[in-house]
Amino acid sequence: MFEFPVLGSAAWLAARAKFVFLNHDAVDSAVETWGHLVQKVPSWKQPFHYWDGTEETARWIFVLDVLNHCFWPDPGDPLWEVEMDGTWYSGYCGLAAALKKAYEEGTPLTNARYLQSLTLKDLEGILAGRGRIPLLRARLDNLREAGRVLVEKWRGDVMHLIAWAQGSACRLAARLVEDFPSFRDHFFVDGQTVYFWKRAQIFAADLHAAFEGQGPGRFLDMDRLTAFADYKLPQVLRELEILQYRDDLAQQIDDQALLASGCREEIEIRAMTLVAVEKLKDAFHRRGHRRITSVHVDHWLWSLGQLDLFRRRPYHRCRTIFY
Ligand SMILES: Nc1nc2c(c(CN[C@H]3C=C[C@H](O)[C@@H]3O)cn2[C@@H]2O[C@H](COP(=O)(O)O)[C@@H](O)[C@H]2O)c(=O)[nH]1
Repeated sequence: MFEFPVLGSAAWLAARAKFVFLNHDAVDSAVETWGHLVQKVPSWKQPFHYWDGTEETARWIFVLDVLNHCFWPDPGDPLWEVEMDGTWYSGYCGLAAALKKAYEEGTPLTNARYLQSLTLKDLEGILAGRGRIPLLRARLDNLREAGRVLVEKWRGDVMHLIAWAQGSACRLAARLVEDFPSFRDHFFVDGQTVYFWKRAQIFAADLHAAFEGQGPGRFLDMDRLTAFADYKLPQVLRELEILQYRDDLAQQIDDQALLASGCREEIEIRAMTLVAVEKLKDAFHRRGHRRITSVHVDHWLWSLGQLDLFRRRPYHRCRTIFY
């Protein structure tokens, strides 16, 4: 069995957390109150997702997940938004809409050689909208890196990497981290490595959702993936009173103060998020929903996070290319 280090490392840190606490009593009531909204498979069929049923969609999803991070503006700056067919989209949906529009207008996003030599001007055009997407320079570097590595190691086509994974989402995620530096979402704390691999794991989950478990989305170990440690899940888990922050951290977050990427507080928030999802999954299983996976719980929480009720207090702010 392929060793997947994410959850074990998160549990190790959670057991010695100083800034973040898990309130076990709130887990069951969260499932009781909101569990009915959990879906088996998140539908890919949204207006902002590209879908043509072919391998091109898999290549498009790879570009999406190279860029799938950190959409919120600096205080005082306007939210980055993209218009498509008369609707304005922000955040993740804005990114997907921008990439769908560009691809359908003929920008060869799925061509690794194009990505390798992408210019800042090209990317500004692709991501044009209201406001500016943060970390534009880093996004350019990550796309160029992705193109270069695909050309050097995978004959210019991410489909060869997907085939190499032989139906294992864990192997796919681990190889993405090995080959593509921008996916190396792990941190050293007290001499140990704590892994999250959020964009690497969400790539497998997005393929699985888009292709409904078939073809490029056919993975036999989806139940071994963890949740995706982003900034929305902790926000929802805090409103559900499952995650609790030490007072000084809570104040920083409520003041929208920036946390340094890789600081102890940030790593504890992300690690406790993964552990909390496992506790929620166990609660679903205790209620007889035995097929619920961490990815299902993740999507359930992320969807709750789109409701105003779960946006009462801000999510933690960390400028990062990882989530
Ligand atoms: N944990 C988790 N994090 C997720 C997603 C998704 C979208 N997944 C969809 C794709 C296929 C399925 O249909 C899923 O519904 C984006 N993100 C993260 O959220 C943040 C963006 O938030 P906002 O600024 O409000 O758009 C940012 O860190 C982004 O990386 C998820 O599913 N789980």
